[in-house]
Amino acid sequence: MFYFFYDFALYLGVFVANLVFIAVYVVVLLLNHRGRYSVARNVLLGNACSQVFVVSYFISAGAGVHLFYFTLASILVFLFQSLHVLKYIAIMAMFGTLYIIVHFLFSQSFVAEPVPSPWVDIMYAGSVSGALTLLGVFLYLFRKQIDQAEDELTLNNQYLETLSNTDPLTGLANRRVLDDTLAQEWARLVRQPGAMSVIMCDVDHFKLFNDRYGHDSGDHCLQQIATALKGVLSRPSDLLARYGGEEFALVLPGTDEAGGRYLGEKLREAVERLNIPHAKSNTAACVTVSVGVSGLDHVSPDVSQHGVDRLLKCADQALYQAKANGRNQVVFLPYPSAYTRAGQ
Ligand SMILES: Nc1nc2c(ncn2[C@@H]2O[C@H](COP(=O)(O)OP(=O)(O)OP(=O)(O)O)[C@@H](O)[C@H]2O)c(=O)[nH]1
Repeated sequence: MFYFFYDFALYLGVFVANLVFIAVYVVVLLLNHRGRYSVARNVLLGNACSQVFVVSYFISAGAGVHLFYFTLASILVFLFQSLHVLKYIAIMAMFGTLYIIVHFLFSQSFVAEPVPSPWVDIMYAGSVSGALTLLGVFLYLFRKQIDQAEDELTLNNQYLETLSNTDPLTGLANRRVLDDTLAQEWARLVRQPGAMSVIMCDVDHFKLFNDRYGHDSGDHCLQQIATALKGVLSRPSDLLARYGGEEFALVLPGTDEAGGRYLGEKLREAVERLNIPHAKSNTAACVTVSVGVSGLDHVSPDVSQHGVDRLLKCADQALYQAKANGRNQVVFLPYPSAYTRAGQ
């Protein structure tokens, strides 16, 4: 605008040069629009570098146009994020060198179309503001990109963690989580003595169910049972996991023997209430589960050294007895009395 109103004939050179550079920016936009991103960014950088150089040649470094080299450095960070550190340093050094060359080469007395004071000072102020604003915008966009990448990474990690902890068929926790939870709860109880129960739950005659109704119906049946078992639990600290094929396990911190028995019966009833027909079962007309419960009211120091595996084994033995006794029932076996406070 200055060239146009001040003395258009005098500044024709810089005016035409700027027009050419603007035309190249339009080409950059077109290339970008056509998906030729790499060519577009190279042309953009080349054009911007040349424009700063040529404009400074016409109107002198006093106008501060070469300050835009610093802005170009920030654009470079934004556009070439996977640049090797040595290349990156080399290109930064190139911008620094260009700045120094322009600064010392194009003084007021050596340029083609010098701008008089105070206009050259006004232009300098404009260049400082423009360069700083653009620098800020690009650094902000870069920061935003990093934040976005971090958010995506966190989401992906959460997704992977959920995936590795979840049984895909039922959506329940898997055996890995069960083992970890058992170990954690046991360690906590050793520090802060209290009660704990473990329940094992196995679907009766499930092989016959699969044979009679097909594998898909078997899968659906397991999903329904998982939902029913989940519905019985109300404490956030309770954990229900799929232990194996048609076997489920529960860890119930803070639940004593009586509580374990009570919950075991609730679980059995919940599955029976589903009333899923099982024509091949000689236990009942519908799908049922056998339940083994074990627990202890107090984890004393002498108990703690025997570990939580013993508790799981006890619940498994109780389940075995429930099967042997005719299925569709709950059997309780206490943690071996010699190790509990009651047995001391
Ligand atoms: N549909 C389906 N079946 C499964 C899955 N996991 C295990 N099974 C089946 O569950 C059956 C378990 O059979 P068994 O261990 O003999 O036990 P059962 O037939 O339930 O007999 P009892 O436990 O003695 O009452 C096998 O046929 C497995 O193939 C699963 O994810 N989906």
